[in-house]
Amino acid sequence: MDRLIEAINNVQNPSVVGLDPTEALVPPQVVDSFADEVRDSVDSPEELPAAQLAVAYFEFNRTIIDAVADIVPAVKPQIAMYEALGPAGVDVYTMTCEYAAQQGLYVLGDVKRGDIGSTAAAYAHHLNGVAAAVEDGSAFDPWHEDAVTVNPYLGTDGITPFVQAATEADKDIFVLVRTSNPSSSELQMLDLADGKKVYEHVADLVEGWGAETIGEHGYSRVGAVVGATHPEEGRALRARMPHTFFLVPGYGAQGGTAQDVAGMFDADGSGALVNSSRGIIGAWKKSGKYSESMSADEALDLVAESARQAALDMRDALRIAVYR
Ligand SMILES: O=C(O)c1cc(=O)[nH]c(=O)n1[C@@H]1O[C@H](COP(=O)(O)O)[C@@H](O)[C@H]1O
Repeated sequence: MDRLIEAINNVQNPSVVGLDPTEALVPPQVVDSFADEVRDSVDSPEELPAAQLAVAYFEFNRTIIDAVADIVPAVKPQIAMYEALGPAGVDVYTMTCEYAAQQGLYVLGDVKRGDIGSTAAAYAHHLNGVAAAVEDGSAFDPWHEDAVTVNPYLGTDGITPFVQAATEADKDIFVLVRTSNPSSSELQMLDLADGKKVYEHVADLVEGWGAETIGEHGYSRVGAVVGATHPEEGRALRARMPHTFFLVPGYGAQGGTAQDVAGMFDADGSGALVNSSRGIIGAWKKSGKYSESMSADEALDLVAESARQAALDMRDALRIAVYR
């Protein structure tokens, strides 16, 4: 987590831009502008819509990355949005991760994996790459992620392979603890016989899973996902998990505010990274400046300008709430 913390400190901004493109979030003229280019590259006409959207997603992402790379420390591409397009989408996921890393950003791959130990070890290659493929023993890293999100429902043997891979590759994981969604309470708020809630028990496990990997800044490689929509539990978790860095999604589109997340930071204003996806990448739609008559380039300029402004507004709101 040291690299992430240093990246946050460099820009004085504890926020991450979520790269979660959907068809509705990309201006239609941008998608249309790739029709001819893609038509020649697909094997059958049925592949055309997915292939065209995939290319448009990459152009959209690159525009946003270029617009925010100097003001945010990190991006979080959500793999579901790319998998929805099939292999062409997955390619664009990896290209997006690679491009963001080349721009100096910490890349948090939101892949939410979790399985039995042997399968978790295979998923963990997201972090430590494919060592055997390269003769000199160095790993081939096709994913270009600095961290991934992990689901803890399978318990310790589903997590250990990720911690090992993260340690080997000097990377991190973020484990779901108290998620932002409305139904999360169905499981996470249940009472256990010892008086703890389920999410508190998971929190204690996460603090334990990271105990051997604490870095120079006092945080381990094993972070926790804590929703911005749960300010009180987030504040209590901050005290309960002194060595665990938080990824805090749910800001903006899900209703979380800078005030809501303030308690999830430590006394030094560190310890958390707040995500906004739709609030930033969809800001162009709310700008009041979009028109269907714009060219693809004009629409992308608006995407860039609006995303940058939304990221600056989020940064400034967090600075006021957190770095008091
Ligand atoms: O792990 C996550 O990032 C995550 C956990 C959680 O509890 N809630 C949550 O919204 N997320 C992700 O964070 C992003 C939130 O997107 P917006 O609501 O558009 O800002 C999506 O990629 C979600 O999958």
